Amino acid sequence: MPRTPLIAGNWKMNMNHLEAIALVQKISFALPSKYYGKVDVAVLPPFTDLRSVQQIIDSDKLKLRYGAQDISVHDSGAYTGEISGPMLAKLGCTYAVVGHSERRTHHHEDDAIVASKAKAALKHGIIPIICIGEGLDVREAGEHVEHNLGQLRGSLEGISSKDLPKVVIAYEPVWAIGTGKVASAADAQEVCAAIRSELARVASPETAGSMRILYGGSVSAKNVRSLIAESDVDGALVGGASLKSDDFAQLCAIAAGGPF
Ligand SMILES: O=C(CO)COP(=O)(O)O
Repeated sequence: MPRTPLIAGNWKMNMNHLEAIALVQKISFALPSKYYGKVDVAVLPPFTDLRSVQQIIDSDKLKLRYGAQDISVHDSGAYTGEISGPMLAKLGCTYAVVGHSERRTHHHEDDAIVASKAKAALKHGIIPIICIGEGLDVREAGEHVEHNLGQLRGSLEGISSKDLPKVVIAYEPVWAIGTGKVASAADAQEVCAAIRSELARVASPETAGSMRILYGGSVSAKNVRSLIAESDVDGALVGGASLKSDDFAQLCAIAAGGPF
C-alpha cells in the first residue's frame, strides 16, 4: 500500500477563532478538491479555534482534517488548564501533536510524558503526531541518528503493536524550526530512513512500511518537492508557511504530485 502524504499545518499560538475561520476558508478556496485523496491535509489550530474550525469544515463540507497541538494525559478531573482526549474527540479532531520540541523545551515534557500523551490520543481514536528531533549541538556532534532513535523508542513506550500503525512520526530538527534553515533532503531522508528501520525492528517491516514519517522545519512551497521525493519522507509538519493560505495550498498541491 503506498503511503498517502500528509501535510499538517501547525499554527502554533497564532490566529484567534475569527482569523481561523478566514484562514480555513482561504485554504479551501486556494486548494482545489482534486488534490485531496492524493494528499491528506490537516490544520492544527490553537484549542480556542477548534470549535469554529469544526463548524466551518462541517458546514462547507470541506475535506480538510484538523487536530490539536497537545492533549492531556488525563481524561477528566482537577487538571486546571488541560484539554482532554474525550474533549478533542467530541470536537472531531483527527490528530493531536505530541512532544513538539517547543513543548519539550518550554514545558519540560520528556519522552515518558510524550508516550503517555500519545496513548491518551489513541485511546480516544485520535492519531498522535509524535515529534522528535535533535538540537544543533547534537547534530554537530554527529549524534543525531542515535539521539532521534532514543527519543523515538522513549516516545513509543507502551504503545501496543495494534495501535502503532495509526501513529504518525514527525522528524523536526530543532535547528531547522522557524529559522529558515531547512534540512537538506538527504539529511531528512537519513533520519526518516533510520526511524523506519527502527520501527521495523520494534514492530514489523509491514507496520513500518505502512506508517507515515513527516519532516518538519522551515518547510515551504520552495523546498517541499525535494523533501517528499525522498523515499522515507511521507509529508511535512509545517509551521510558518501554514499561516499563509496561498503558500500552504501550493505546498499541498506539490505534495499531491501537482500542480496539475
Ligand atoms: O515546528 C514546526 C512545525 O511543527 C516547523 O515550524 P516552521 O515551519 O515555522 O519552521
